[in-house]
Amino acid sequence: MDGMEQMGARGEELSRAGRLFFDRGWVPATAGNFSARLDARHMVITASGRHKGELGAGDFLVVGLEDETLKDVRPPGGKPSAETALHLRRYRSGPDVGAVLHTHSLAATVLSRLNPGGVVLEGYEVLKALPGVDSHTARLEVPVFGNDQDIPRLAARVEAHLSAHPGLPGYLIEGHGLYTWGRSVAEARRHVEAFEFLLACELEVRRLSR
Ligand SMILES: CSC[C@@H](O)[C@@H](O)C(=O)COP(=O)(O)O
Ligand SMILES: [Zn+2]
Repeated sequence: MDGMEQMGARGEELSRAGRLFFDRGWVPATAGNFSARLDARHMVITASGRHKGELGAGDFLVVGLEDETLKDVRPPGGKPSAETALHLRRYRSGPDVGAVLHTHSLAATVLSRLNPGGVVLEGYEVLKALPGVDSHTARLEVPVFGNDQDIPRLAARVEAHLSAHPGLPGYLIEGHGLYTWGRSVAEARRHVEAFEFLLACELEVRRLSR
């Protein structure tokens, strides 16, 4: 596959994920952003402000992974997601990161506000859809980072934590949403589906046990 075909194929996969997430209520308004690795030096990412349930070929940009200043953007002058730095830093952490997906569900938004110290998920069979988990008895502590409009600063805080806790499959931003990733778009999408289900269960359990 050449570069253009590769970009088209990844864009298609990300658009399909966007439709699914919008239908589930996980990317309201224009919330959320999605990206996939194209090669060792580039990713494709959603343009800023696009409706994630209605993505088409014109809603993606190619961004150089090493370029902090976002000069290496194709087509030049395009405006990649406002949260591009959170994606770039994930890809730079290693070649196993092939796709990064971000959602804004009600459960992620509310639970991250109620638990700024981290959300504990345990006792759920669906935890096994996440990497490194082989039993419902596992205890997954999902970190919650304070929201920050300075995205490069937020990304630096996130990556410092993730490098000290290797293997974490995702994190929350307080009052904002979920970030997770995978080796491929399909794998990252599975992680979104698992997290969103687990967070919805957790919210419901807490509501019913009040
Ligand atoms: C529409 S509110 C959500 C945004 O502020 C942001 O958090 C978000 O997820 C989408 O930003 P975007 O620049 O479209 O990638
Ligand atoms: Zn967001």
